[in-house]
Amino acid sequence: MAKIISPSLLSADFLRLGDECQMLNRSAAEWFHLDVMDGVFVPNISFGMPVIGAVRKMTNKVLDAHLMIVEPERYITNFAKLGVDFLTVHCEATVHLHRTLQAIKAEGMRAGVALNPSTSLWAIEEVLPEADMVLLMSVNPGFGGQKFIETTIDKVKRLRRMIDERGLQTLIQIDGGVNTHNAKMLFEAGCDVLVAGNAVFGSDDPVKTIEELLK
Ligand SMILES: O=C(CO)[C@H](O)[C@H](O)COP(=O)(O)O
Ligand SMILES: [Co+2]
Repeated sequence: MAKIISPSLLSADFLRLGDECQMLNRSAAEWFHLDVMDGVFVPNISFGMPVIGAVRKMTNKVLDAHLMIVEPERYITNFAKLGVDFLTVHCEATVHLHRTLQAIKAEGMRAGVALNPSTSLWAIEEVLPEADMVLLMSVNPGFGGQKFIETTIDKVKRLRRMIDERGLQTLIQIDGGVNTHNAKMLFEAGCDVLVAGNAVFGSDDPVKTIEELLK
């Protein structure tokens, strides 16, 4: 199992985005989490292609884009051209999920599927072999800095069993309300990748916080 931190740039200081990227480059974080919101799938609008293109120029680390947009299949080629490595779509946002995951991989990216807190794991059972990663939302998507929904821990354990029983290599990512108090327990429950926004960028020493999240 992997042990990766993917800081969410949603909580970064956008006026100092270049400095924030350089800070992450110096840190133990292996991935950059990029939250794209359209104001339709979620009640918030964040950033899109120009910002991701600028971030790509600032780092060689893995770009992990989390699309909170309806019909994400319309933009797969755009994100591939920007140099995104992992492209994650919500299962609630696309009608033909299997086709969408295949299209992401056909563009040379790794394919992720995300589930809202209210969505059962059965929603992705049939596409699990197609997914390089499953993102479990541990807050309702749309905003950083929310409280972790505790029932997600059991969901992580059940997903870990589903993946292991089938002999798959699918990564489990958890996103929302992750902090230095729950990180260890989340890795132990079976997560491979922890997203952390507010916990990293809201701390006095983000580089040290990332190290603490990995302990
Ligand atoms: O997808 C997201 C919100 O929809 C963010 O990635 C998530 O909220 C991370 O922020 P925080 O760690 O502050 O909860
Ligand atoms: Co996210």
